[in-house]
Amino acid sequence: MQLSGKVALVTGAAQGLGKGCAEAILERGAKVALLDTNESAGQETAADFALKYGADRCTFILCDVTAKDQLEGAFQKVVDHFGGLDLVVNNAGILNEVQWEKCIDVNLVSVVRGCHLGLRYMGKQNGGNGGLIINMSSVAGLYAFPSPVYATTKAGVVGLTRSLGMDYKLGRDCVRVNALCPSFTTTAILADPEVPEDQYQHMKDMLERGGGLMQIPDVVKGLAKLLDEDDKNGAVLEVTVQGMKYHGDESGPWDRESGTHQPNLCIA
Ligand SMILES: NC(=O)C1=CN([C@@H]2O[C@H](COP(=O)(O)OP(=O)(O)OC[C@H]3O[C@@H](n4cnc5c(N)ncnc54)[C@H](O)[C@@H]3O)[C@@H](O)[C@H]2O)C=CC1
Ligand SMILES: CCCCCC(=O)/C=C/C=C\C/C=C\C/C=C\CCCC(=O)O
Repeated sequence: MQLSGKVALVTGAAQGLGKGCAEAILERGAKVALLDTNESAGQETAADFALKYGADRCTFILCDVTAKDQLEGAFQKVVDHFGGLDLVVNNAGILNEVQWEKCIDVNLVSVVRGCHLGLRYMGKQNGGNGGLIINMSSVAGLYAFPSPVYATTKAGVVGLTRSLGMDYKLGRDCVRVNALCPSFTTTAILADPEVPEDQYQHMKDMLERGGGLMQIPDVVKGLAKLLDEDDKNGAVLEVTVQGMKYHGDESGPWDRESGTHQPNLCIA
């Protein structure tokens, strides 16, 4: 996707992976709205980006993605402020197995809503110009992970992305939907997870066996791949220290006999 002059909305963009993604999008010439509940970090990030990329290219919007009115209001603010919308990165997420309902609300319910809003504002059948949605899932959405509710939310994001990416949706709306699945990356989410000690020890063991931690720029390379590859729709990209790979190339039962694979129709 050519991003010069385009408009992006990134949730959970005050810090961590959301901030890294937002900066990569700014570097490619787009304008970016940063949504987050962390007002001080969000304002600081926006001020930093304004200095580097121009005050007219970045804005912070205080928004709790789990509050329906706030998320809907934020999408409208972005369109009012920048005059359109071309790219949505549904990134905000938490790991909290104690407050597990909240974990589902932030990581899955809000991503569903963010996709619906992306389709509403960018979908051609609604008067938009088409666009791209990138959902932040996790390797935990692809393989067993010792925090089951977190893993469920991330697997849900994978299913949502694949299904929204089906041809019929793209044909109507010209909005492609893809997902990024990183492994452990150095951000604040690792610092103090609300998980029982045995789950934490299991994670540390997985981290060691998997080759260790990634850094934010490693994950941003995955985002860049999804931004560059205009033929991808409903795609799920794993990003780990071992490299990147797409998931989901297996045919479903409906295509198995013919050996054909439903091609993605990419016209966005
Ligand atoms: N760091 C890691 O190892 C991995 C992280 N992820 C995912 O990446 C995404 C970003 O996480 P990180 O940058 O690692 O963590 P982080 O904790 O540094 O950043 C998360 C951001 O989301 C914001 N946020 C949380 N709840 C929110 C809400 N209700 N409304 C709006 N903003 C909210 C936080 O204020 C924070 O700025 C999450 O979806 C996470 O699940 C996926 C795979 C690996
Ligand atoms: C294998 C799946 C990886 C997916 C990771 C993910 O999506 C989110 C993880 C969030 C929190 C995990 C918490 C702790 C991890 C364990 C150890 C971290 C050690 C950090 C360090 O600096 O050594």
